[in-house]
Amino acid sequence: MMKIAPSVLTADFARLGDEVVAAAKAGADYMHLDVMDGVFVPNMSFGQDIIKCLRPLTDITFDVHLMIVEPERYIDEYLKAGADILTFHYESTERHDEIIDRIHAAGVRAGMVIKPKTPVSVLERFAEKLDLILIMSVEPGFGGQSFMPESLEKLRQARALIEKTGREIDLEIDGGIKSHNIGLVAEAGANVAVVGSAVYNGGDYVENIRALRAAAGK
Ligand SMILES: O=C(CO)[C@H](O)[C@H](O)COP(=O)(O)O
Repeated sequence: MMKIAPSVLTADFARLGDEVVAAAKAGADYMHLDVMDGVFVPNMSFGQDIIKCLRPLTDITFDVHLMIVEPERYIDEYLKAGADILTFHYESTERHDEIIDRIHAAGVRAGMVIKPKTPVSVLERFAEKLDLILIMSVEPGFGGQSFMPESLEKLRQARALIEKTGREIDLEIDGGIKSHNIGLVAEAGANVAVVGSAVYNGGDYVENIRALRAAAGK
């Protein structure tokens, strides 16, 4: 069953709490919270204090995606703020093992994400310890971009890597996911789809999520 993780990046930030609760009530599996620092990516969003305020509003799994430099400086803040899954970029640090271990020591699931130009092979050394692998299918920074079709081969490679470990690791895809391509990413091995515009940009959230699941075909 494909999990749907709405990205709040395209939600109405003036009503952020309501938007998160609405997506959770509409049947979302995870809430994807995009943290951007204006340095690792050319955009800024929000930080740990906003996540801390959102946390009491819903029990939904908070899937926090850090797009920040030196995540090792801030992960304790995000763990305290209520992340259930904390994902950092392979490209953003040299201290991968230490970060994964610190996330696990807090009882939180650890994820690693790669940008479109980073090969899946960099994940091989960490797969045994990861709970989630995130493949970016757009350059990180902005919602509303077009899906990069070369991500499908990366999903297939990442799925093969996950199978080799014999462990249950979420394989998440993020960027440009809509009803017309969610079936393709499901076929290529993704089991979690991050969806911004196709959930939040118009229409009814229940219907948007239902349509995405139906189009995923599993
Ligand atoms: O991480 C992101 C961008 O860095 C967003 O989560 C992603 O782009 C989702 O938005 P959309 O579905 O509109 O592409």
